[in-house]
Amino acid sequence: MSIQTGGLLRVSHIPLSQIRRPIAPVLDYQKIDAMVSTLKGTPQASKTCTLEDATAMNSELPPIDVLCVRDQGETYYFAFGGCHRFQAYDRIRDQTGEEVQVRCKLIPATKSQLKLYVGSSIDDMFP
Ligand SMILES: Nc1ncnc2c1ncn2[C@@H]1O[C@H](COP(=O)(O)OP(=O)(O)OP(=O)(O)O)[C@@H](O)[C@H]1O
Repeated sequence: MSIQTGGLLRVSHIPLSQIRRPIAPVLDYQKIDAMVSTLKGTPQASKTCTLEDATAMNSELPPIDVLCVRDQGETYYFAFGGCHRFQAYDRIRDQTGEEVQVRCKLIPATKSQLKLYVGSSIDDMFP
């Protein structure tokens, strides 16, 4: 999704607890460690990020593309990428015991568009 949304959408901050992540990630724990260091203000390089880039992020990570679906007056958030950044945010939440705001680019989507990603599981996703 980033190729399409790069530079197009505004960055929003959405509470981590409100973002659903339907697909189980395959993880590189060294990358997560480096991202956690960046979020804590001590930038660290990883396989996908030079120390220079991590330092330029200034204690932030690039925003994650999040689908935003409106249904019966409520807004629901779904993410299919950003698995390592989410794990880094998860870890910060676990360490602080507090809600964490996730930097996101919100992509408005319909339920039918979401169904393309989750198939029949869509029936479990809305009340
Ligand atoms: N240690 C780090 N500090 C700051 N930024 C980082 C760090 N490691 C990676 N990034 C940046 O975070 C972005 C996402 O990295 P990457 O694709 O490896 O992880 P991801 O969160 O699992 O995302 P996706 O699932 O979409 O691939 C990239 O722009 C990368 O440059």
